[in-house]
Amino acid sequence: MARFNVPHLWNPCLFHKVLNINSSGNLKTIEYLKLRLDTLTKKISFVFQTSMEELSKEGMSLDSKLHFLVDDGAAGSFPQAAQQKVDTALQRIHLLFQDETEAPLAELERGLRAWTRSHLQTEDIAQVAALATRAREAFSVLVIIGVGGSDLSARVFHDSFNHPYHNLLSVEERGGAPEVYFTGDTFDPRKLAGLLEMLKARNLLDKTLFNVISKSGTTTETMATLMVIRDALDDVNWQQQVLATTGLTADSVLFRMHEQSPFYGDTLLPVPDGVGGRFSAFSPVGLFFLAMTAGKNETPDTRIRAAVEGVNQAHEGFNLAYNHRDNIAYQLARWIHLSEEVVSGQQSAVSEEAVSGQRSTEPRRGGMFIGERCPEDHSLNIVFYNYADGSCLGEWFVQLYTESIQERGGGANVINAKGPTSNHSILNGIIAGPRDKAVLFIHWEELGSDLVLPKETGMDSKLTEFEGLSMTHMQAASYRGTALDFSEKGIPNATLTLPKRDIQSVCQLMRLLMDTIAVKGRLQGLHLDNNGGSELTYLQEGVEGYKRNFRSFALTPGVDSE
Ligand SMILES: O=P(O)(O)OC[C@H]1O[C@](O)(CO)[C@@H](O)[C@@H]1O
Repeated sequence: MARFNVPHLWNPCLFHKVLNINSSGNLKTIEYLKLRLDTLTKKISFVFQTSMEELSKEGMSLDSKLHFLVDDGAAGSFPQAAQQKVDTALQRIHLLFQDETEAPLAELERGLRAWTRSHLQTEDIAQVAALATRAREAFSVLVIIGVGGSDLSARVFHDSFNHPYHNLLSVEERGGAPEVYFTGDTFDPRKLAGLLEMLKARNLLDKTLFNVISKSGTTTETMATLMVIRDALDDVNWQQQVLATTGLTADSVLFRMHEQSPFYGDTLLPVPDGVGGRFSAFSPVGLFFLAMTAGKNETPDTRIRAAVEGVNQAHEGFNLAYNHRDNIAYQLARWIHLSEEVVSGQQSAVSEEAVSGQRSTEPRRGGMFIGERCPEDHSLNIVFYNYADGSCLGEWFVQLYTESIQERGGGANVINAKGPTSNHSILNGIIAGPRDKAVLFIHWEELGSDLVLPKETGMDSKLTEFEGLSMTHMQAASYRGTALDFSEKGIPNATLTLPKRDIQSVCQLMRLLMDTIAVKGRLQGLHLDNNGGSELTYLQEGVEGYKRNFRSFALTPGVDSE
């Protein structure tokens, strides 16, 4: 049974229309009205309980769009001059991205933007589907070895689409999918030792496929793990249990190993040229995992098609006019950029006043403008508040944002929060701590199969009030209550609302967030003054120092005892 959420009453965009309030208007009123209507909606939602089949028979469907709604009433509307400046920049940026639509792939590869075409690489996609279909027959367990962009998208897919207790189900219940484990993101031996011990004890080691993923093919956490696994396999044919996904260049150790003695299926899956790790979800990096773990009533093909469809939707949205309401990437980048403006402006004004002991008569300073850097300003913290349980999406976004946008001493920090879990930890700091945060809620209208709080429990009346309500409804109420509280307390917040937690919506969201990063990077001028080098958005030079120091410490005897 699907719960029909009465989209007309719940859909914030329609509320906008109905009440004819423009986007800079005060949305508190709307939130209050929405809350009042909650009770009504609860009742109606039960009246409308029906099956998906019935819905489609009647030609009715849920509003399947991804929406973006900003509540900027609390922060005060953004300064007009700043808005105009950002809009002019967005218009220019849009023209640059539009030019790219006709460009040959090689040009996108050079600009490290080939990820925008991952969903169109039919050869890669066919190779992934064929290999996954074969490997599902041959192996009972899949272990992903990788870190950062090389494992986070698979972790998101696992959390979002596979059964929460996937590994405990029988192979039939999993629809033929293998058990799944992740490793290679740390030197901490505990979990890797435990994994190998468990696979050996259950006689599964020989039936395990290890998908080692590394674009560079040199990342030490990943490669050290592979060395330990090679040793555990203890077989001359160990490479037939390893599938490598890597850049097709001799710089990659994995590429060189494959040249000498081929990995599983005589195949090397590519991390394609011009696709950085954190942008690789829809290349073979993420798609192979998605296909391998296709569950009941799914196949590798149907899963990949759903992902491609979602990415395509985002891709089309990105090509709309920059100020079109369905071009969410531009709106989101605009909101983040203007929120930085408000936070850095407020903070610097406060500190100037504190130093002089007098109220400043100077107009408040602007924060980061296009291509400028204000190192003394406090920067914004974006709280990525995902209202879905157990999803790695926040971790994925943290890497995507901070490796791309925190450059030249600027760029917002991202805090990963989970609703409602973080309501009982991080939330207090958002309300009562420094006013340096803007909250981006990810709200899901349908979470999947639902549970209803039982009736006639005979429990305390504080609890019986909730009897008969669904958990999805409670989750939505928690999100709405939190968002309203933030608005009332002046915490800037915005919401991305997804119709469903399914492959299409999640992949659409992920691609939309990648596009947001692309726009935000250009708003910060990360494509300018690079001395002919690549756009900083797609580099992460910051991590190189760690790697160098790690190597010399690791190779220095006795360092542990110093
Ligand atoms: O895929 P690789 O080359 O192993 O890199 C893993 C991760 O390490 C980084 O290069 C640095 O953190 C990330 O950008 C990347 O996703």
